[in-house]
Amino acid sequence: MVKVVVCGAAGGIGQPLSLLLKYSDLITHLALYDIVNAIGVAADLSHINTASKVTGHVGKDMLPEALRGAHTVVIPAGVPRKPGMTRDDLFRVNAGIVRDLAEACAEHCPKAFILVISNPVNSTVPIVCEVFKKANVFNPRRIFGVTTLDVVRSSTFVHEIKPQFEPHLNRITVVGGHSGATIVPILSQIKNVSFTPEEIKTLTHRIQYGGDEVVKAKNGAGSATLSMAYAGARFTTSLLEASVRGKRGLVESAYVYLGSPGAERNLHSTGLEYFAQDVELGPEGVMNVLALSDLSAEEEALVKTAIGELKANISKGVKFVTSAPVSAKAKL
Ligand SMILES: NC(=O)C1=CN([C@@H]2O[C@H](COP(=O)(O)OP(=O)(O)OC[C@H]3O[C@@H](n4cnc5c(N)ncnc54)[C@H](O)[C@@H]3O)[C@@H](O)[C@H]2O)C=CC1
Ligand SMILES: O=C([O-])CC(=O)C(=O)O
Repeated sequence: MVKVVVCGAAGGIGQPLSLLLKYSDLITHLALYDIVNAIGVAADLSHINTASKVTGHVGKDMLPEALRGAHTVVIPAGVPRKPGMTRDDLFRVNAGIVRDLAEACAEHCPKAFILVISNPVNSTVPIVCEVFKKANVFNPRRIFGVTTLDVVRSSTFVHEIKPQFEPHLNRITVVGGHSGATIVPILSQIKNVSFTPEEIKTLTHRIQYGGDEVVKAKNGAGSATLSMAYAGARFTTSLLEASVRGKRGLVESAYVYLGSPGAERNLHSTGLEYFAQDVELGPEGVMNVLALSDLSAEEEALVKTAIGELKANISKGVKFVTSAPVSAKAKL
């Protein structure tokens, strides 16, 4: 029995993501949760003749039954950007949404893999981890910020200017975080492709601000949904292949908790507790965080800039949970 729950399943990402997950023969039960419309989306998907059962759950009262027995919970719940906004501008609304969902996960499915899509990922992942720490159920190997879209974009954009680069066969390492300057593509390590300094500059900027391209083109109607659904399904499938089927050698980038600064798993000595890096997936989630080495001087400088911004994003997420007044529920 492999139950995957999508929280925010009726949304722009949630619907196509749920559709793609309905194709997976690794999932036996797809539970769709949202504060609106999830029953209808589930009824619609349930007519597709693939193996999984689909159930819909709407509103807080139905959240426990949606989460109980979950193997994996994917969270694209929350508001998207409009033109002129940064991802950090979403914190005001999305931090509370993600915290509440994390509290429910910590209570009803503490051992599930948690895949956070809701922005700002740089802060929402620390929020989930702090909630799990508070509930004494924290396992850093099982909580991921989904940064796959940055990798997907990187390979598409590189292919556009270097057609010999096969986007389906080659993955590009992207490290740091998931917003603007915190997104650091490691283009120097792409094999058999060379770039001029100008190409590197243009590509790096396009990858860092790829999300803005979509926000601008959608002109007020939200941000990337379809490409994100593809990226989210790819990451979920890799994790299921590794954890359910025991497939070895699967590597994806993800924004993960690295442990206390200086700890053994903090391989790049960024001094940060969270950083997006290539991770090898295994039965327990993060099996290995792959070391970063031989960066170009330009990439080292980009990482340095990313660290400054990430520090602030991480501390904002951590404080949101640790400095919160005791909730009315907890006082009772
Ligand atoms: N990690 C990444 O690479 C990416 C992240 N995103 C982020 O994903 C999030 C969702 O984006 P869209 O799907 O376009 O937004 P959307 O507004 O279309 O959908 C969000 C869904 O979340 C639901 N929701 C709101 N509060 C909820 C709660 N408390 N519990 C459960 N569901 C709740 C809404 O009802 C809605 O159906 C945004 O924060 C966006 O910035 C978007 C693209 C890429
Ligand atoms: O740009 C946004 O707000 C949505 C997002 O995270 C992306 O497309 O990478």
